[in-house]
Amino acid sequence: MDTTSSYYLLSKFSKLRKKPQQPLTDLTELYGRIANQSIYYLKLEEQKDYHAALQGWKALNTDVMYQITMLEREYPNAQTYSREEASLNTGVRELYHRSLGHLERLKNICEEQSSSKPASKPHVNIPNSKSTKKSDSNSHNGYSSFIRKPISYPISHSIPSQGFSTKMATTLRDPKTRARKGYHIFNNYPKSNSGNNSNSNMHKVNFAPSKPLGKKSNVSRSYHDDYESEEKLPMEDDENLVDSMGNFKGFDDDKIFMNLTSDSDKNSDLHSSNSLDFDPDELYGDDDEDEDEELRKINKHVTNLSVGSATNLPATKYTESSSLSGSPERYGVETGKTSAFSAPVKTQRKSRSPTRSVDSKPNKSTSNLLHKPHSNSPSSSLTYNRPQQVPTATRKVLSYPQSRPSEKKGTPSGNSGNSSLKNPKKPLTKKAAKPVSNTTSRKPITTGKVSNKRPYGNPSHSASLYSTAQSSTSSFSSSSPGGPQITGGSSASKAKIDSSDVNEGDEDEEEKKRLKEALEDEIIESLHGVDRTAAKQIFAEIVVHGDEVHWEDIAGLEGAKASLKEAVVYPFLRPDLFRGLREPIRGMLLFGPPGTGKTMLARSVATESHSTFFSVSASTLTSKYLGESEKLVRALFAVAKKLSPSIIFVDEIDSIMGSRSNEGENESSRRIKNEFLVQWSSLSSAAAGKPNGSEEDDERVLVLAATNLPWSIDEAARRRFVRRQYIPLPEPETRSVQLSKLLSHQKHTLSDEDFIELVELTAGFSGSDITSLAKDAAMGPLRELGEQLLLTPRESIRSIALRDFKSSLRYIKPSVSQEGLDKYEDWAAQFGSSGA
Ligand SMILES: Nc1ncnc2c1ncn2[C@@H]1O[C@H](COP(=O)(O)OP(=O)(O)OP(=O)(O)O)[C@@H](O)[C@H]1O
Repeated sequence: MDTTSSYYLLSKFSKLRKKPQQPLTDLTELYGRIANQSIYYLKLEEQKDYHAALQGWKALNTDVMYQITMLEREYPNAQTYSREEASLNTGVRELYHRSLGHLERLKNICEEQSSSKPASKPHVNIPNSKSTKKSDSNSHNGYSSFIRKPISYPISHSIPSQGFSTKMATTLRDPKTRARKGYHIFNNYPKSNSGNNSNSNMHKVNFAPSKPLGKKSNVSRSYHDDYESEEKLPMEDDENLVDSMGNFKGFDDDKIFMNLTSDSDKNSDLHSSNSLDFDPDELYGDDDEDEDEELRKINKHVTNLSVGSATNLPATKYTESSSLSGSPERYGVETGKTSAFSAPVKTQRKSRSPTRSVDSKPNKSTSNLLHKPHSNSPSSSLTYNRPQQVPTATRKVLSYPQSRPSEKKGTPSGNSGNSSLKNPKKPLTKKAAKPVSNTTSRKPITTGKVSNKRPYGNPSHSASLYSTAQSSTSSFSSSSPGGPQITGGSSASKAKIDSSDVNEGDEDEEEKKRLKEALEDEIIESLHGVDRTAAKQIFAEIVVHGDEVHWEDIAGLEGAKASLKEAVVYPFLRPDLFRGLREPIRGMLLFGPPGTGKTMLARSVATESHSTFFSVSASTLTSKYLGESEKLVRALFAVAKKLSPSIIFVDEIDSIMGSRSNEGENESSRRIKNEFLVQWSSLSSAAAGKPNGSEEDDERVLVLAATNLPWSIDEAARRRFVRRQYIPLPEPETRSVQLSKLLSHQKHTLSDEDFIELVELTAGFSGSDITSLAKDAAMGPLRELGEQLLLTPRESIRSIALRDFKSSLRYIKPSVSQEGLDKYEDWAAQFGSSGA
């Protein structure tokens, strides 16, 4: 590859990678959009227009799920979110989860309606009934609703064809242009429609939302345009316009709404040549190659989702005004976040042309892809089915030969490939990827009918998606060096900037994401009696990906490691040996002073036992909505069982499982605790008395918890922690090992004697104190340089010496007091087992 093209690709790569973190605007916009659309669909429901509302919810869910994915991709570092961003992020997810609930409800209503009116004909004209039928038959094979229930939208009969300009027609007819602009998603239409009748072809593409609705929309006139001329929106600074309920004064909700609902005739304005004469080049300019590329990728992604469009989805401008109608709380939208509805932020960022209304500018990433019809006429939408895409991709990736970390390390290896996965007809078995070939075989699962027990077939794919055990260097690496590495979140940062791999890498990323979502949906679909929304939240917030810790990363603590191996790792790796009386324990507690490596140990257990790791804290389980926390707890255990072997790690368990006698405890935490205890009990198989147990008992889920306050744990919970492992302050040898590990990659002049002296000087330090000390000492040589630091070459900086440690020791002190230690020792003697 010549240097010019390498340079081009490199700069493109860095552009894509180094986008500044500015999620606030996007999150604000997304939040506002979901909120507004939610209100609108709820209104539709109120008006008993269930079908339209259902379509709307479907489209909204698909759109939002996609937007969230894109946001995560664009701003991968969620830890750096500001408070406002983090709360918006949570808000978006909450609204999304609610919308899933609404969707479910509407589905039920519609189903009930259709069953009570069997003779009623569908009001849509489905052009490709064959494919629709096919997708219907797929609806029982366990794919998620996103995959298996493609939304069929009829080809419009109401869009006046004369409204299309020649320019538009040319753009759409030319397959090359379509492909370049990313319109290839519409290739799914039957050939007959794409032939000589250019108008019918155009009917399939509804660009209306992409086009500013402004000029001819009554709604826009009634609200937006009035203010647009002054370049100021009502919510921008005029508080007087908002009443105490958060509603806007001076707007007659019903009138606005009536404008929209009763003016369906006038909506033909929306279909006028102006509104449909949309040329992306005109709007965005033709030179934006990067975004073209982005668009192409986005389309690729969207093609593989079953994209729905809302029959009655309000156009952007309307949604802004619709947010004004009715109190947000009424629809479960938090008023505290109404600022998110405000348009000005959008105005600043998205505006490219001062003459255009930014509000009505399409969101390029989606609006022309998730083509939302603007008309109230149910027929003015399009059909788009691509039900087979995700399953196919799933199978494709699943057929990669597996190489588990255990193979590398010489532990018994499992089946390195699963031919059955290559053939969708063949049963998918979980056994295939077990690290040890088990004498008792698991029941195969056919793709035709999903077993309740293991709907996702091969655990290796779930493991590679969800388990910390699957390292980015091991998963799939044998078959595809630059290829799919499901976990190892930092693969992007690790990747060498090899220009030829850039596009491939990005596509892999998308493929992985899509696969992951598809699998999550499959799993959720197969969980009975579990709240879908809660299960989604578990996947989104609690399942930990990547960031592996291995035994050798932890200095010392040999006793604790041995105990964990016996209690968890071996039983998880050799379930056939650990049955009946030898069944593995379901609860283990790590307790001790802060910073002694409890969390590290838990993570390494998950890595070494190839388990799915669920990291739970009080904050992740607590919801301010009544009953939601219990649903989360139930979903947590259900998903953990499904993805077993699993480790549910609860850090600071005392904050969830505090003593129930505590009078200050509130009702909500009491309910979480009770639900947790109930679910936890359900893990015990009661197989201890049976001769060999059964393979049912192999569903291994361990609750592993850590605490600095073991004495405040509720007694019922304490009983369930069959092992209570004390993790004390590091012994001298452990300190020595840890110090040498920390210095192993640094230039230093410490001799063996120096190490001995240092170990003595750090008596009473915890593991994290030692890490802090070493970090501070490593700064010594740089501190000495003062301002010269900026000019000194790296190799001229002197090595770290004992004196640096000594000077750091002047202000870095042990964090645990002697009295504190005595308390731990006492509790360990009474309830725990020691194991340094
Ligand atoms: N045995 C150890 N080996 C290597 N590093 C250690 C060890 N113990 C502690 N550390 C260091 O201390 C840091 C904190 O460890 P960790 O979070 O596991 O402690 P913890 O016991 O869970 O603390 P807390 O109780 O406060 O949550 C680690 O990131 C690591 O740098």
